[in-house]
Amino acid sequence: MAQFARVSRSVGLITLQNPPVNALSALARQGIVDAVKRALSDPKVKSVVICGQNGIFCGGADIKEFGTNITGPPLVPMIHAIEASNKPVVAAIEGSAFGGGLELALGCHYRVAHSKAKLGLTEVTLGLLPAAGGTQRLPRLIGVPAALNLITTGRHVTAAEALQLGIVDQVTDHNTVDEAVKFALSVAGKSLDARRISTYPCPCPSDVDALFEEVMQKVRQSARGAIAPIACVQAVRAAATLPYSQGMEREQELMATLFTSGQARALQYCFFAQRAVGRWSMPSGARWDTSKPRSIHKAAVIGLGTMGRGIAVALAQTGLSVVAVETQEKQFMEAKKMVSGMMERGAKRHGTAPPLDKITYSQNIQAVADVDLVIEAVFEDMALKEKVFQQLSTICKQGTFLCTNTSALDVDHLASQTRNPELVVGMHFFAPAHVMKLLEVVYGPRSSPQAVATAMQLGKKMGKVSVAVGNCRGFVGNRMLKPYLEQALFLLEEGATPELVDGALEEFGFALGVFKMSDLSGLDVGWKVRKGDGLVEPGLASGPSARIRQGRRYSPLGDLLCEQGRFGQKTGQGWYRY
Ligand SMILES: CC/C=C/CC(=O)SCCNC(=O)CCNC(=O)[C@H](O)C(C)(C)COP(=O)(O)OP(=O)(O)OC[C@H]1O[C@@H](n2cnc3c(N)ncnc32)[C@H](O)[C@@H]1OP(=O)(O)O
Repeated sequence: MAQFARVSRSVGLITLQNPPVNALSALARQGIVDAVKRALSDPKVKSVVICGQNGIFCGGADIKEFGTNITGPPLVPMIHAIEASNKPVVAAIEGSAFGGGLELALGCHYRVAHSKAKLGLTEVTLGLLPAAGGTQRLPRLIGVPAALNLITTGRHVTAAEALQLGIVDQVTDHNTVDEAVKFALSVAGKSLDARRISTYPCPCPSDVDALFEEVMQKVRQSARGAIAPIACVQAVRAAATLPYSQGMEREQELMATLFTSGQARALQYCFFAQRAVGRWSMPSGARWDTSKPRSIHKAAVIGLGTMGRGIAVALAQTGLSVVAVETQEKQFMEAKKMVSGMMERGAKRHGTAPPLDKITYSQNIQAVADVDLVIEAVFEDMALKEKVFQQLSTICKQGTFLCTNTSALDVDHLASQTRNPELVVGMHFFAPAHVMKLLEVVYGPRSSPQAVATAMQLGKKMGKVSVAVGNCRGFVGNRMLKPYLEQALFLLEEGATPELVDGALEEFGFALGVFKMSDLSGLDVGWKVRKGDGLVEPGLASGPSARIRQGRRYSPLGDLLCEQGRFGQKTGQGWYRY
């Protein structure tokens, strides 16, 4: 799992070979240990390069091993042995160096990265902390504030940022391994005293207590119930206040608590589940690996309400040309302003230019004639959507995919309104559509595998986790949401307030409480669905008998709000006042 070769006469080249991401499995670790021993004992080898095969350095520890009886050499002594080596070791970083992969690179004496490489201590996203010395070495290398930022968020940094922070020594546009070999030749025989990060003092601000108190408060606020980010801060604090060996002990202690936690298990389940949904299939036998998507360059959004605006922003941020159509004058003017504002705020956060020129606005549906894909996001009303699909079917060029953002209506019925039902699928986003990562791709019996593959690929390009689901009322997401919303309403009837319920959910870890989320999505959408289901009847809005409908407990509170025109944020009032 790690190959050894001598190149350029005196450089020992160790290549990690564990596809697809060169994860540090037991066999890979054993391979590295053996190859390092070989390099160090070969008198012809004066310096060493460690790289990964197939353009990726290392995706970190093998997550599949977690929760099993882990065998093979442990990571920490393996990395220590590399750092302690008396021959210079250079990491050649292509593709990704994440988690244990970056910790391995930090144990090397030098790091050369390709300009397109991404680096990160991503463990926190799996409910863990960088426990192969990452919490002790990174602050010693780049300082406490920058290390805290990277370790508590798990964010990926580009090679350019890594160079600026001091994580890597050189960035190249050329062949990374060749450059690293040249680098290794140039440092052979040089003293390594100043290159072992574990021996560095940790650069510390004068008031360590105040710094960590402030950071801990911030992390508690943003991490919302997650234990790993807190443990990350505690581990970095150990780096700042204790000698390296004691810091390592603290790192191991904290990791031991996280490693078996329910949060870590859940986040790791989530990691694999998000990848598993990419391997979709349909009852017809069509599959992700046999269905070819078509490239989408220009897309349209019909209807610029809450959802349509978010979808337009998400498409433009992906780099697509977008035609945004809204026929109602007032909504059109308002939407243009809102969409620009959303893009400007997003660009400011990412330090980029807002892609304002990617969107053209129109009040005429004819403007979508030449697009490759349309996402309909008009109000949740079947008659209205039928009309839009009939129009789209005649206006759009041959082969345009017609997608609906409906959250509950029959996608197959909408397909039947068009000349080419095989081009119709649901693309159901969740509010706010430019932020939320979940996307349901809804196929009906007539949707073509290519339409599904194209929507799935477009979703991935937009940074979404796309899930292919069958066509049924509420699909999967809203079927899961229904009992959650119901129970929240019952809590109100039993004496809680919306603030209390939302507060408990947010404390638990939800980004938004259920009532804030409902106000954001718009209360009228659910009202319309409940009316369609025969649950909302005039004269039934109050009194005890009103609380049993269709044989089940029912709360009419949401209906009462809607009767007063309180549809949520968009009307200035919903569960809350805005
Ligand atoms: C002692 C404990 C120490 C822990 C320290 C750690 O190192 S924890 C692990 C830290 N590593 C990460 O967080 C990286 C996770 N991986 C990724 O972010 C991405 O996979 C990638 C490396 C950026 C590659 O992305 P890409 O989009 O190219 O591919 P996929 O994400 O689809 O992955 C391809 C398959 O590889 C599997 N896989 C990825 N990383 C790991 C891993 N670290 N261990 C095991 N398997 C991994 C992934 O599951 C995919 O396979 P599927 O069969 O499709 O699931």
